[in-house]
Amino acid sequence: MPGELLGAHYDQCFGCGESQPHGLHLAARAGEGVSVTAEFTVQPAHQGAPGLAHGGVLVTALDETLGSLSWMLRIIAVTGRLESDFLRPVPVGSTLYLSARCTAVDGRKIYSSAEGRIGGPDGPVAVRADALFVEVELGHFTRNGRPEEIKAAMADPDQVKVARAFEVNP
Ligand SMILES: CCCCCCCC/C=C\CCCCCCCC(=O)SCCNC(=O)CCNC(=O)[C@H](O)C(C)(C)COP(=O)(O)OP(=O)(O)OC[C@H]1O[C@@H](n2cnc3c(N)ncnc32)[C@H](O)[C@@H]1OP(=O)(O)O
Repeated sequence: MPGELLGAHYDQCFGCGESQPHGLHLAARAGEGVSVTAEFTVQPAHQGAPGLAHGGVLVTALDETLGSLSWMLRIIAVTGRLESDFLRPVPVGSTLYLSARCTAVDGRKIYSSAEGRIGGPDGPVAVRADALFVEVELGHFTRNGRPEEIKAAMADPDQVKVARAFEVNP
């Protein structure tokens, strides 16, 4: 339902994982249709230039927000292409109000766009991105991931629950 928290897809994820001490701890919420929102407050550890957010960190926040659209589509997808625009500097301490929406689906290809506003959800756009995500099967991770983490994830009932949630056939 719109406003509902989507939850992390993996607790060690740099973008959304609750147990990842170095992560951005993004918590995405369902929006209307196939869209999501999230907030991210820039910390001193996220600086590039003095007092300003590193562009790569901002792209990570966009990538993660776009990635969480997969929950809404009930598929597993990874980023294939991500094109970003940096329109305004984002100071440390400011909150980025992120929103992402799916614009088209063509077979395994999912097209989506996202933006991050500062000063409030209706503030000026500071960053934006267009993405192509590609749907994959769970085997993408079990074949390519490091055995240690795969084994730990498969032994974790919460992670198995997450994996099953993506396998629901709408
Ligand atoms: C119990 C344990 C289980 C644990 C798991 C728990 C659940 C986890 C849930 C959710 C995880 C989500 C994680 C989100 C994190 C945030 C998002 C990220 O940062 S993801 C990381 C960065 N991305 C990558 O690492 C991708 C690396 N790339 C690849 O693996 C491949 O290149 C891949 C999968 C993207 C495509 O490879 P192909 O062999 O499967 O498919 P092909 O045929 O090449 O592409 C399919 C279609 O897409 C187009 N395409 C692919 N890449 C493109 C690109 N860069 N530009 C334009 N088109 C592209 C192709 O032209 C093709 O199109 P045509 O069907 O022919 O029309």
